[in-house]
Amino acid sequence: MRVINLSFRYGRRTPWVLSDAGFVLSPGDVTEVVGPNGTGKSTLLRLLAGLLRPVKGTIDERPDVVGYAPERFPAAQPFTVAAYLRHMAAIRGTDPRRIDEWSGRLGMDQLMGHRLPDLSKGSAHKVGLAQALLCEPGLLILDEPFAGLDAATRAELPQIIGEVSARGGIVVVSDHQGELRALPDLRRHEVRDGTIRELPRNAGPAAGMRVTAQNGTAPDITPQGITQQDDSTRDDSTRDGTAHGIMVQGVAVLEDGSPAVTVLEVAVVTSKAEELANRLRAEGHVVQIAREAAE
Ligand SMILES: Nc1ncnc2c1ncn2[C@@H]1O[C@H](COP(=O)(O)OP(=O)(O)OP(=O)(O)O)[C@@H](O)[C@H]1O
Repeated sequence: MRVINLSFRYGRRTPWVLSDAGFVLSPGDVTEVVGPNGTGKSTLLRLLAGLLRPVKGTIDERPDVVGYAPERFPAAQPFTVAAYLRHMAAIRGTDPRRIDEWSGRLGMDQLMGHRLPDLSKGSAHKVGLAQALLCEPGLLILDEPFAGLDAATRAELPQIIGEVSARGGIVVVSDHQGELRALPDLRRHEVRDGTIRELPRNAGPAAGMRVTAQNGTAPDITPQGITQQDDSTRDDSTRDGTAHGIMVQGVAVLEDGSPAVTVLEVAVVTSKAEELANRLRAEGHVVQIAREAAE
């Protein structure tokens, strides 16, 4: 599937969400779409699914059968779970016996007689997953699929995604919680400032020296001041092209609510550590060379 010069905005007078973005996904690829809140991850997923049409550019060679599970399943529909899934199976031309298979696998058997509007958020989310998986998708798109899921289904989902990939399906997942990081060959695409770029596959920091940089002159960072813990790592590149890993350890927030201090832990190859530390100091950051990682 080829995304070519993709640009999108919701209205003529609204800002571009995506601008001239492009990438290619091959059969069997699983990619995690990452990026800051509100940058356009869900928009990209809806474009890939064909639910939104690009304003400019094209998405070529989209697999014929697309399964899409939205971040929030629209539960305000006058059906029971069973009737809804039978209806979806009929629309997609899927053998209705597959409903029982997915109901069992996603732990939904006891929900089948319930009305959609009566479901809890987590249960409604499972119905959204089931309808996306029913049709054996060649392209499976999951928007925050782990949110609100019970532990058993959370554990099952990477396996399900692996199976779709193993039979040649493309899987695109936005996942704040990083639950797929253990999947081998997981690709990662970052949506940021209207562009999409692929992050290096091997997101773990390389052996070398760690540098902790603290930006700004805000008051002390206390544990209470840290409002957001995000242990996700991402690879980045220094301006000279040396790969290093960055871990956001916490964002302290001032009394007026504005994020003022970000603590980053950066892993760089040992030979580049001093140079990077000096450059960050020159830019006004507080830098501490913390420790050498094990080789
Ligand atoms: N239906 C819509 N109409 C107009 N603007 C929208 C619509 N949906 C999203 N937007 C805007 O498009 C931008 C991208 O939103 P989107 O939901 O795609 O981001 P996101 O990265 O998925 O966010 P989050 O991480 O919070 O889920 C935001 O500025 C949002 O306000």
